[in-house]
Amino acid sequence: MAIAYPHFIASDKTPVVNPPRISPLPSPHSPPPPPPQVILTQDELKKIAAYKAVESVESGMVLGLGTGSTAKHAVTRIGDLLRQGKLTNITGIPTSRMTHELALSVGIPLSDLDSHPVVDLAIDGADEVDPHMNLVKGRGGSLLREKMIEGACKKFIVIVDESKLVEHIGGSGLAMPVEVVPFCWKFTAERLRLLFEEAGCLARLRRDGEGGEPFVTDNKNYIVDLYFERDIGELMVASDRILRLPGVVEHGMFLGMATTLIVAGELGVKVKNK
Ligand SMILES: O=C(CO)[C@H](O)[C@H](O)COP(=O)(O)O
Repeated sequence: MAIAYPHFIASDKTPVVNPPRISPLPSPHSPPPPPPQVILTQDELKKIAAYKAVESVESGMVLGLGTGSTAKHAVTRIGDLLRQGKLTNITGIPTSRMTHELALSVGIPLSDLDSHPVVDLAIDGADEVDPHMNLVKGRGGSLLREKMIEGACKKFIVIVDESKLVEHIGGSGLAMPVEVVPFCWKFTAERLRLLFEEAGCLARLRRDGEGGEPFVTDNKNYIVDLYFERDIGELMVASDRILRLPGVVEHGMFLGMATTLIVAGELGVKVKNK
């Protein structure tokens, strides 16, 4: 069931969202006013999902820190709670260089998988989420580190606004990222396209702006974005076929990895557990 947003709550657990406007007193003859409409921006929805996820963080945890505009809210919230002394002894494992910088700036002590091979909890956003909690990630370019860290977690909470929900992942017409080595990337991109020819696949190298230099990941690789006109079929089969191609490092399908999904939408926040 959805939990509706309170209009004005200032607690440690819930962000303040759209306080109600004060309107003139109604005349005794006028009909009762409709309930106030709360219109939240997409970023406010991301923040609500992120804050809800941070309620699961406990002192002493090793945390996977996600990347992107949704995960950013979770990282800054954890930093706030550390500063207030409400969380202690947190170790963060960042999923990108960008998150590394952000986490340091908000005072989260950091480590890595070499020192902490088991992660208690990761919180991260996603680009697409299907009804089985399979994900597409990596439109922000951090899919390899995200998959390594989130694959080492006991619990992985995915935080999204409702625009990310899809019936079939890969079917939204948006990019399905694949990280490839730079060596002969055109050859690898063409082999990826041929793998999914029947699905009307287009394979495009990601660049820094239209016609710019290739986008380079934190691991010094490139990203080939796949676009499909039709369904790609069984996701595990598609995953195996991609991973078997020499030159491919990792892809952005995160299948069966999420343990909890938090979705913030206009009607409230929904939490779904596996
Ligand atoms: O996978 C990711 C980065 O590699 C992000 O989690 C994903 O792109 C969602 O980003 P945002 O929260 O900005 O919508």
